[in-house]
Amino acid sequence: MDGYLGIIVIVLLVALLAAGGMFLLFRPRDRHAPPVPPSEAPALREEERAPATGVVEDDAATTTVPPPARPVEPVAPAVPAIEIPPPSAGRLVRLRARLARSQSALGRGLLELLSRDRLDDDAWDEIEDTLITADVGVAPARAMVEELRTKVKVLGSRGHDEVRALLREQLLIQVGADMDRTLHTTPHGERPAIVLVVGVNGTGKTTTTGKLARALVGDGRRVVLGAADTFRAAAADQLQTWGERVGAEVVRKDEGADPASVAFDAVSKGIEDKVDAVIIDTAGRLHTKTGLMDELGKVKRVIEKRATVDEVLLVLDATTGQNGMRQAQVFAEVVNITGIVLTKLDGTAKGGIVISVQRELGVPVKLVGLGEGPDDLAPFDAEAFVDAILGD
Ligand SMILES: Nc1nc2c(ncn2[C@@H]2O[C@H](COP(=O)(O)OP(=O)(O)OP(=O)(O)O)[C@@H](O)[C@H]2O)c(=O)[nH]1
Repeated sequence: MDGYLGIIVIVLLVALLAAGGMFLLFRPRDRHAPPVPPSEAPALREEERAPATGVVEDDAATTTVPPPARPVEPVAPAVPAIEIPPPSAGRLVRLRARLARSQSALGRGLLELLSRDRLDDDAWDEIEDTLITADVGVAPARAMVEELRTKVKVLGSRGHDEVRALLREQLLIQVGADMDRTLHTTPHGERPAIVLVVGVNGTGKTTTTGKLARALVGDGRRVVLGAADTFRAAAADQLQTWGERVGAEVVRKDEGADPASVAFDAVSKGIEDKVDAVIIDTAGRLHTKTGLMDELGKVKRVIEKRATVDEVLLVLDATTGQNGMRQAQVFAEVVNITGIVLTKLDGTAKGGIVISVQRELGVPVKLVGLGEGPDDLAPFDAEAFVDAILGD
């Protein structure tokens, strides 16, 4: 009996142990146990170390998940940087080398002729021809030769220095060292100064208007530009670019618009904004004198309803010589020119045009263009000009 009982107890114990084992094996999962990390987790960490540029490597170990998105910032439209041009003072001295390059042949030729041992009639004729070839004009060339002949007679010696001093003196007389070349660009109280730029297209009129605006801005002035050359849309675009570069407002209208209305609006804008000067570029491509007279006359009359025109600058291309002079005379008959801008003086040896144009038109050269660079416009200075011709 005891034997049977022992066997039953053992069987029961084994059964209990087996049931416990089964329970441990198949019990329900604990909901609070930490989750098993998903198999992708290590790869994601790899991604996090990847460069933010999102460059995807070929290596199979590197997944191609795009870089984390960055907040989108609004893109501001590109605003051109405003330039601060150099002041206008002393520019001709800065540009003297350029002037000397184009004009020194004239000075050298004259100095050589005047230093000859024998100054006979032929030599004086040659001197006169040299002056005429340099566009000095026949009458001024003759006057100069007469003066030089008289002066040479009383000159003790004709060494380089004496001859140079004599020639310098005569050239300064002809160029007009004492002429008033003031550019009237200072405002009248709260009213801006008004500058009208006239001349044949292609002479450098629009370029000069832009360069002048830069020079004035360089001198600390505020400027409004008027694109009254409405014949060519490109002229207004060109002016706009000049204005934008120095922060000057440009008043313009569509191609073919009435130039007088553009001029009027530009002047009104200048008054409203209390700027120092308004510079107006006008059209020059007019076939008849009557047409030119009508248009420029109207522009001027309309401006004068709001302000006074302080300067009428005639732009003349120095390389066109006598032909340019004839065109200049037409403008002079139509409007009251107060100053001449001689452009492209860097491209011609005929600097004598300064003398002839002033004589023909009776107005001073106030500005000279000496290159295509934005700051290659300089106030004219007779002494610097003559010294550039004669060299050191
Ligand atoms: N070398 C040199 N070139 C100049 C000078 N002034 C102007 N130019 C050039 O002359 C060309 C004509 O200039 P513009 O200003 O377009 O002439 P424009 O008279 O206004 O002619 P439109 O624009 O048709 O009205 C341009 O290529 C200028 O860069 C100068 O002093 N020297």
